[in-house]
Amino acid sequence: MTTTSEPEVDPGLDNFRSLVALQQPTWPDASALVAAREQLAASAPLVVPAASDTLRSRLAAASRGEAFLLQGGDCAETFAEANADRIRNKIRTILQMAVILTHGASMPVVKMGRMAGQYAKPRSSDDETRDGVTLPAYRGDMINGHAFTPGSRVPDPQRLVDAYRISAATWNVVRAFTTGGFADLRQVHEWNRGFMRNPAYARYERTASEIDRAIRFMDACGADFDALRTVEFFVSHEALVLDYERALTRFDSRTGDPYDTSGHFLWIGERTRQLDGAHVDFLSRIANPIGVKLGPTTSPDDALALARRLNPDDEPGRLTFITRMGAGRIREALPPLVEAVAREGITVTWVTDPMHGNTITSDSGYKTRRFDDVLDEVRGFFEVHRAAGTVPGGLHVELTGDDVTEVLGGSEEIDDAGLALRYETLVDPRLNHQQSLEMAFQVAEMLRR
Ligand SMILES: O=C[C@H](O)[C@H](O)COP(=O)(O)O
Ligand SMILES: C=C(OP(=O)(O)O)C(=O)O
Repeated sequence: MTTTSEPEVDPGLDNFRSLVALQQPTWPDASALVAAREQLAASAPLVVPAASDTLRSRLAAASRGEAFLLQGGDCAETFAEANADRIRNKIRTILQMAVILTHGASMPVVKMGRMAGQYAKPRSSDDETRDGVTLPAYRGDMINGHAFTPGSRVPDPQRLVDAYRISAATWNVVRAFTTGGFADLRQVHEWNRGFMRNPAYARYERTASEIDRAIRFMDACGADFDALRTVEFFVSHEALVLDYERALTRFDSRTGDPYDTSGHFLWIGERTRQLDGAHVDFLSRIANPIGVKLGPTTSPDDALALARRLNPDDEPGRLTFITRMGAGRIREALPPLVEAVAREGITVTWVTDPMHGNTITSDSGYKTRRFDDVLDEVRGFFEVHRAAGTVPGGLHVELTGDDVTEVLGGSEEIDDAGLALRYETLVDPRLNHQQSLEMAFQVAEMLRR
């Protein structure tokens, strides 16, 4: 359990305040921010340290090739969509993908949502201009509103408290879905049969029928399917708004160590991973398993310095490197990082994010990605690790369980005109339900190889 009592040695949790913190909102009302921080600091933890420790051991297994991480969810969760239907669809998609990947990998799949806290976004520009009007950019529901009006775009600290409250409600629904009959393996398998209507099904029929046979085999052997009704599920988000993360940090009564209880796993984004910056400092001081996004400009020295700073004891499962190079660059950009980390004998869990390096603008002006590029980056990730003799430990994707049309291609052959049909994301394009399943089948084939 957690306690709010301070340990004897100051762990320096507020040290980040004297450092440069990029991508922070400019809150117009300092006293409202203090009030929101106080309210959060007095709130119950969202997750408990023991569960973050369990996740650390699962990620350690993934670093050794004994498990595979599937981390997925919205680019930006929104308050308006934190309802049971949307959450259920997302959970269902992740569970479906996990069954396909488990079969491909023949090892446990660690399931983790970009959920219950993914409410803040780093942006390329501080402003947005439409029809000659310039307003502050939308930075996620934790900070300001998406509506393009001056009032909505003003950062409001009360949103930090709302984000906590809605994250708690989301986590509650996630737990209900992952521990009740909803996660029953037989049911998930039935859903995957629904994929038979997908035009690309023929390509995946062999895998699907192998899973079918495996389940019938388990059934015939008397497997206790009731014991498989509950799945272990973790939640994660980018630790971007440091006032939020700091206010939800608690000391573990077992050890006195500080844990950020806003999620089991927190990551530092590509734009905020400066070694001397506030984000790296804060995350170096919490005991959760953590990740860092690494883009194509990362040098081997950057990667080594981050690993030494964030995981000085080289604890397995503590540090995940989530690479997001772009399909065109991964085969050149990733090998030097992987080789340097391996040469130094440093333990990290390597995960691919094939989304963020593959963003393009379509001819009609949509921010989108090509499904083929996304898959090609995953393929490149496996090729690089296999060539280096290192372990491809997981997949990080932006997805939704709904039938949106945000990513080009896939078996439904979404084209530029098709994007307009149901383009709903507020920031980056997500794989839809069918594209997510198709990706899982393809990654299962890569894992099997
Ligand atoms: O999700 C990632 C970033 O927040 C996003 O790609 C930034 O988008 P922008 O370039 O539209 O600001
Ligand atoms: C902003 C994100 O990614 P990156 O830091 O890799 O750009 C994200 O994952 O939402």
